[in-house]
Amino acid sequence: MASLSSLCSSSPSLKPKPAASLPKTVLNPPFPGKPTSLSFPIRSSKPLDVAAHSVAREIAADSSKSGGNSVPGKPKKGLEKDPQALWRRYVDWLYQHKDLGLYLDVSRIGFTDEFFREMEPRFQQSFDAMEGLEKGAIANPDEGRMVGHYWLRNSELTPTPFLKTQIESTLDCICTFADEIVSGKIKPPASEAGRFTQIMAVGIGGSALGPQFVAEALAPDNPPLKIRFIDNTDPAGIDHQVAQLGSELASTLVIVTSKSGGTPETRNGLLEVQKAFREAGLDFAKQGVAITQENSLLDNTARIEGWLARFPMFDWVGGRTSVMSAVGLLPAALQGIDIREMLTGAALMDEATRSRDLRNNPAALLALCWYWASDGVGSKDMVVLPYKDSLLLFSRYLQQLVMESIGKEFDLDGNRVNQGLTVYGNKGSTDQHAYIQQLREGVHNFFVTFIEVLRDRPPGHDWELEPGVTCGDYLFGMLQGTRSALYANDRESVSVTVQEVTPRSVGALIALYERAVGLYASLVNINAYHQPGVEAGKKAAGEVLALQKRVLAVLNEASCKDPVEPLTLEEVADHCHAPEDIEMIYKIIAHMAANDRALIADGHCGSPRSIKVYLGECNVDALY
Ligand SMILES: O=P(O)(O)OC[C@H]1O[C@](O)(CO)[C@@H](O)[C@@H]1O
Repeated sequence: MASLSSLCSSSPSLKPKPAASLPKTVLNPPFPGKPTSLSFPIRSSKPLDVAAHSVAREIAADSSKSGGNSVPGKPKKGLEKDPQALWRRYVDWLYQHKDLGLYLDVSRIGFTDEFFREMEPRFQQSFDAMEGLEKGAIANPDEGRMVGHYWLRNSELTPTPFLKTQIESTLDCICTFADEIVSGKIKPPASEAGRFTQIMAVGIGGSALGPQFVAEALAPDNPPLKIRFIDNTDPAGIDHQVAQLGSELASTLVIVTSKSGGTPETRNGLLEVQKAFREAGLDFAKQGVAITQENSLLDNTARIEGWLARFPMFDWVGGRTSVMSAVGLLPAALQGIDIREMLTGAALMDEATRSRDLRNNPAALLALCWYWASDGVGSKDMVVLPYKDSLLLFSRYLQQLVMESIGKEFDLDGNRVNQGLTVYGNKGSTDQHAYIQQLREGVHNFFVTFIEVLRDRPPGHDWELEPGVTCGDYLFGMLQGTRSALYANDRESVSVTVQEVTPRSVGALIALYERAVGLYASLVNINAYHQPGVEAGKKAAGEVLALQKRVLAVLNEASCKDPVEPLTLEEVADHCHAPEDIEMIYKIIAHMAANDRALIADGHCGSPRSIKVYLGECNVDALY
């Protein structure tokens, strides 16, 4: 594999680089006695949206004072109910992409002509910003980065020939490597199978969600390599994945994906898998593949240990938009998914969503609907309901794409805006028997995105389970029925329709939402391409682990005394010089005690003051 390594990892074109709160629920009454700055009716009778909209307008107006957004022309009336007027609205606004066979119906979002007119010039500014981004502007100013995921599916658009070569050579490497693995030309060294049969993908966030979604949506019933994921630092979860591989560990290709190359969960997953390889007497390096930025910790580890292959992640591709880089393409190709078709679908959608004609730009129409429905401040959640099992993970994928991009404390001018757009959902009609009851009748804090797939089954497989009706007809009926029932109760929805779930349509869906997020972010004036909030949690987690080490040192010292000196929590905290962290110290001790960590806690966990702790053994070496 030396040739692949040199092509993909040591290419001269690969330059090392330097290194929300939940939205307001507008109809919820405040808790009794809880102070609130919002003055709105505690609970209104019908029509519900009148109250919701008037409150939302207050929120929007409020936020515009602090540099936020306003919702022009939002009416204080219910949604259009006249069937003829609604049909006209449907036909007038229906977007169709002929080549992709994709439709977007925004007729069940109640935006007005006035709103559309007033938003139009603002969209022109967003189109300008998007054009700049695609030409290589530093669209992620905080991190000083270009944002280039659109180039991945049309390398002609890259601002330099250098980047074009990077993209194309990586794609060639992916295809060649996948072919050689699938055909058995590259073999696992110690497997009787004679070829790789499984993929263990280790990664988290954008380094897992895209590949997971694509696998669920597109992998054939019997893929050349089956995929499973380790996307957490949950030891039991990791054990479960490894145990399920059993003896097939010997024919497992382990793909470790991390843009930064230093994400702790991913590192832990790698270390756990490497341990499993050691215990099975297998040479991990011969089966390991890294996808990461050049010269990251992961890259250096893979290079030094001589892993089977390394593929680059680019500085200018963010984790949550990396599914069309090696991150998503390599696992997809290994599962026999046509990755060039995925790229084509995305490229076609990119082209369509560059249109400056708002009515004919599906991503802009989506952003318009989001703005209208959530008042440009995330006042309503987006419930994503694909009526197709294979699209189950789309909502999870979109959750990161939308929420990590839009959920920001500050706007680009430094105003505190606490922006966001909450996304959740699973699939229809399954969810109809779970939470759709609340959507229809309960708190009105959402709008729905239906994803409809016209083709029920591959041709030739359908049958009528009752006269004139197939199983798929039921699914169709459930979707349409739910859409109508929700609308009848003033619940707005968008519907996206594709003909089939194919690599092309999945590529198009991903590209559609990527662009919608970019345009929406620009409308609400936030940086969609950084995630400063995540860093705070990561830093705090590091501090907890550092405190745990201090706690252990203090306990070790006390446990090495003769006689052993059990300590109360207050004493541990004092000895750690961290009296303010006593609650965290209690949690650390409770966690260690539950995990057989040679720690003896006398007393009862339910009454922390009674606890006295010491270690079961003294580590003399650690004293010095
Ligand atoms: O690919 P990496 O660097 O391991 O990061 C994983 C994920 O962590 C984040 O940086 C923060 O959660 C995501 O944006 C990213 O997708």
